[in-house]
Amino acid sequence: MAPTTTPLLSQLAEEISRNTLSIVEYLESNSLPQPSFDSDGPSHLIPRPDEKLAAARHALIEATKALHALAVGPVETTRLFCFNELYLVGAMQVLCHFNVPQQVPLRGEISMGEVSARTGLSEGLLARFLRMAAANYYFTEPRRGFVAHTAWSKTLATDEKMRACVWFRHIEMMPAVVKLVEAAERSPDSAEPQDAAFSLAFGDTFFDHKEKHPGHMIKFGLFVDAFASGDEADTAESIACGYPWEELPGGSLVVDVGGGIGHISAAIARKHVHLKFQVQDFGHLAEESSLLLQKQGVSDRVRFSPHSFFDSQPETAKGAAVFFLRNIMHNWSDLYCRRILKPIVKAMGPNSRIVICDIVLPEPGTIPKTHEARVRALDLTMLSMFNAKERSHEDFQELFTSVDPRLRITAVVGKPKMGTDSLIEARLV
Ligand SMILES: C[S@@+](CC[C@H](N)C(=O)[O-])C[C@H]1O[C@@H](n2cnc3c(N)ncnc32)[C@H](O)[C@@H]1O
Repeated sequence: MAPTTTPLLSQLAEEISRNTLSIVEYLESNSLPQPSFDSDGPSHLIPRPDEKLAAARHALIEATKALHALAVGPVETTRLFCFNELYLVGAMQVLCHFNVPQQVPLRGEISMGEVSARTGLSEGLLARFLRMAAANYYFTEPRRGFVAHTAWSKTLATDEKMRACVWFRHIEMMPAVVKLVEAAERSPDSAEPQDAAFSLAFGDTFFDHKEKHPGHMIKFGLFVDAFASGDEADTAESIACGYPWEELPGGSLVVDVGGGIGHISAAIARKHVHLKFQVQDFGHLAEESSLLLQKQGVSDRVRFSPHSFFDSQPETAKGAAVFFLRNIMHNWSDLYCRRILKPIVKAMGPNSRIVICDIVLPEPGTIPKTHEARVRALDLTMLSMFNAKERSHEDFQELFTSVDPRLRITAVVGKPKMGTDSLIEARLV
């Protein structure tokens, strides 16, 4: 008799049922609210889940994604490819542009006519965009012609960072994604940011475009903040705890290369009071950096130093214990990464190390699909924006070897201490 195997659909349904039960029981036993679409529903399924619960939630997401794909089927999936998502992005962009989320009361309902009058968006269009959003859990129409919040749309009403996420996908990335074919035809494998899809769409490289549109830079900053503080967070806190900073001798200098206004250095400095920091970035960030460092009470140990990372390291940074680069390498092709790393290697002393905070790409197909989709999307974001990329362990080692054959990866800190990003330590050995 042929062996009986449980159909995949049933296996997935069983997995969904088992993990759902664990989560429901946890919420009940901790008197936490059960998830709901209501406007007063919780904004996160489980606030700060422990490792076991996080695993149950991930398994649930993974199994529901697979079950959904099987239920829709191959032809139907392709026939309706991104049909919903495309117009959802459009609808959300219009609704956010006209400040619709902020006009809907956090509790109760309001007529669409009233929202139209307050926002200047025609009532007919408002209704069409709202109904598209409502079909995707953003807003609800409790009775015809009236609108109320769900827990989903409420995030847009109460948090400008959430609105910046909608703005970034639509205004910045959509035009760039449309140019990917042209970029692949015109200059495949180009290492130059000016050949990237973003530059083709906007006529300027990403950072040049930002400099000319300060308003976009502010929204981009809000988006980055929101993106970096999700469930897979690589917060300043996780970086401050993830690396053995405490093992560095007292008075050691950490150079935060391309460190922005120094928020990561400040977080590490607060936790590790025996360390000093030099934050290097463009001079126009000096004032904002000084305000932040004072506010955080670390300005005696964290100094901002205007410096381009393509230039030789200043004398004050030579022999530093750590050259730290967070989310720098993934913005640049190997050609430019070599130009960034060479002056650092020249400035390293016998005990110096480089610590990079970036994604380490997994081997294809070795992690759950939802995680893999996220890191592949990040990789393609880097391609679209800069002609840059995320790198695997092997890619990092090859890059280091091409800069100096002595530069070896000596440690990698990944999950569970870190989220999507890892800390990659390299030394001259
Ligand atoms: C993605 S942000 C990362 C900032 C910071 N490391 C963090 O993790 O928040 C990239 C940073 O590189 C800086 N940058 C770009 N080109 C640079 C250059 N040539 N020299 C120094 N910094 C540069 C930008 O100003 C920006 O602060």
